Amino acid sequence: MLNNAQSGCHQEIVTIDDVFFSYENKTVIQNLSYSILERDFVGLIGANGAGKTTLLKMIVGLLKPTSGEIRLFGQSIKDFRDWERIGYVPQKNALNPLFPATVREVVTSGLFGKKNMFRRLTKQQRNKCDDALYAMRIEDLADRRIGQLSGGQQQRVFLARALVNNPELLILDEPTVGIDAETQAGFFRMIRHMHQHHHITFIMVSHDMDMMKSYLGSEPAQKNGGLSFYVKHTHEPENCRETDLTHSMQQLRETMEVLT
Ligand SMILES: Nc1ncnc2c1ncn2[C@@H]1O[C@H](COP(=O)(O)OP(=O)(O)OP(=O)(O)O)[C@@H](O)[C@H]1O
Repeated sequence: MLNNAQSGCHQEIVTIDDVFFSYENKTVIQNLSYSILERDFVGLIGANGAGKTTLLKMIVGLLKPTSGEIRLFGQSIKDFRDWERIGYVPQKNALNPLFPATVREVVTSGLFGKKNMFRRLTKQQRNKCDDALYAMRIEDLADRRIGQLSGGQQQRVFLARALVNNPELLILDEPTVGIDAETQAGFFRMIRHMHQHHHITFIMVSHDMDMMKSYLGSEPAQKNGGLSFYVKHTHEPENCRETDLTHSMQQLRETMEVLT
């Protein structure tokens, strides 16, 4: 684990401090401490039921630790309000093909949360939505119903939804489940590009060990119970000078051209 002293000038984006979590009488996470630094790519691996989704849900505030503390961007999660700094793509649920929302509506809902999905947009909000659609190369699907798209297309839509606020931290829970190998490889290339060329920190749960290890190395940085944390720092934590990474949807929109 990297402690504060080692993190140097790089901000701790997520700090997990001696966290325990139980569902009723079943303890899932015990005594977990881990720090995620700015621009890290953290791969979270573990067997079914190890607690990966539970941990992500705690980080996005959907579940509260039974004990211990989580801090986001240095602030206790209890006081944290800047949720637009975090994009979250939950585990895939098979969508009912009759689900009435269009791709544009789903992406736009990322601006507002669950409420008011169909409300009128300002020009600026519309532009944000267009940038996210374009960055994920799904602008031509904007008026299609999400339930009618393939699994890979739907994943791009959910990623665009998570990106619409230009987040600094992206949290992905098994984003490629149920997607064919070629589409998975393309999706991972896209994620890797976003990590390497943009100022985005990632936490990703995946069962694809080969893909994770090829990018993050074969040794976990830390293990806790059934959870293994693999990590790639964008650059050495003590190197404070590197500041040339960009962070804007506009830039992302332009550079995603290289992947098509
Ligand atoms: N709402 C709940 N109530 C009670 N137990 C739960 C609940 N959600 C999850 N669990 C249990 O907690 C444990 C951890 O679940 P979690 O979904 O975090 O695992 P996971 O590592 O994400 O698994 P998978 O790889 O299958 O997605 C499992 O044993 C699960 O059955």
